[in-house]
Amino acid sequence: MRDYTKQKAMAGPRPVVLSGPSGAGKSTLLKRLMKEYEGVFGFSVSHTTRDPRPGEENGKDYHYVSREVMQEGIANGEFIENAEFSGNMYGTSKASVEDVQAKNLICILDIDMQGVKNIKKTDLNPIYVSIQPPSMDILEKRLRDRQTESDESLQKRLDAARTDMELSKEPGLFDVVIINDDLEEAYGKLKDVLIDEITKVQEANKS
Ligand SMILES: Nc1ncnc2c1ncn2[C@@H]1O[C@H](COP(=O)(O)OP(=O)(O)OP(=O)(O)O)[C@@H](O)[C@H]1O
Ligand SMILES: Nc1nc2c(ncn2[C@@H]2O[C@H](COP(=O)(O)O)[C@@H](O)[C@H]2O)c(=O)[nH]1
Repeated sequence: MRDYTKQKAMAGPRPVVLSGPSGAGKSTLLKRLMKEYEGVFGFSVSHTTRDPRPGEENGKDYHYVSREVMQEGIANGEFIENAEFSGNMYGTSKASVEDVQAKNLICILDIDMQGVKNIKKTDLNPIYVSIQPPSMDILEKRLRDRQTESDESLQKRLDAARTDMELSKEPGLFDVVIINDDLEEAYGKLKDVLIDEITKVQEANKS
């Protein structure tokens, strides 16, 4: 298996890292992108120890595993990066990225700030995009309205969001920071950032 910490990423479209606070709108934007550009993007399916939400599918949204299985995988060097977020473990396996890259698709990683910092130490060379909410109040409302969190996990996510919003201002950390206020506008900005890579894959698909 390729070692991303030592080897150059294989030629092909550049992966995309989407990061930003929980509830900022990353999944909403990436699902839209994958629907509009079918056959262009592939989602890197992360592993997590959190429980599936209603409607989520094992192997599609996440690989849902126990803490023991996850720790074993990490110890065996199966993960490019991993992090503890809001009381659960999350991680990007080498296989999840390789599966997408083998199909010559743009690999999308939806990861938190710790993941961004760890991916920066590798040779994956993605385009780094931060999706930010317009304000903490709006973020809290979106997370509450989503009805996926307990009071405890909501508070943990809001605490992590404050840190994320501060860190995302670090110059050079992200190629672009998009404020997801109006969804249409945010989606338009995301497409603008990715259009060169999208076009490359579309051209390659024609030949
Ligand atoms: N621009 C927007 N205006 C209003 N509501 C939005 C907007 N973007 C996303 N939402 C809503 O906010 C909620 C959070 O969005 P989403 O689940 O995409 O966030 P996320 O960043 O993927 O969160 P997590 O990291 O927890 O998975 C969802 O209910 C979504 O429908
Ligand atoms: N470092 C990583 N962060 C990840 C990964 N997969 C998801 N995430 C981030 O976790 C939070 C919470 O996600 P949720 O689905 O429980 O709401 C969010 O910020 C994701 O971006 C991963 O593999 N590595």
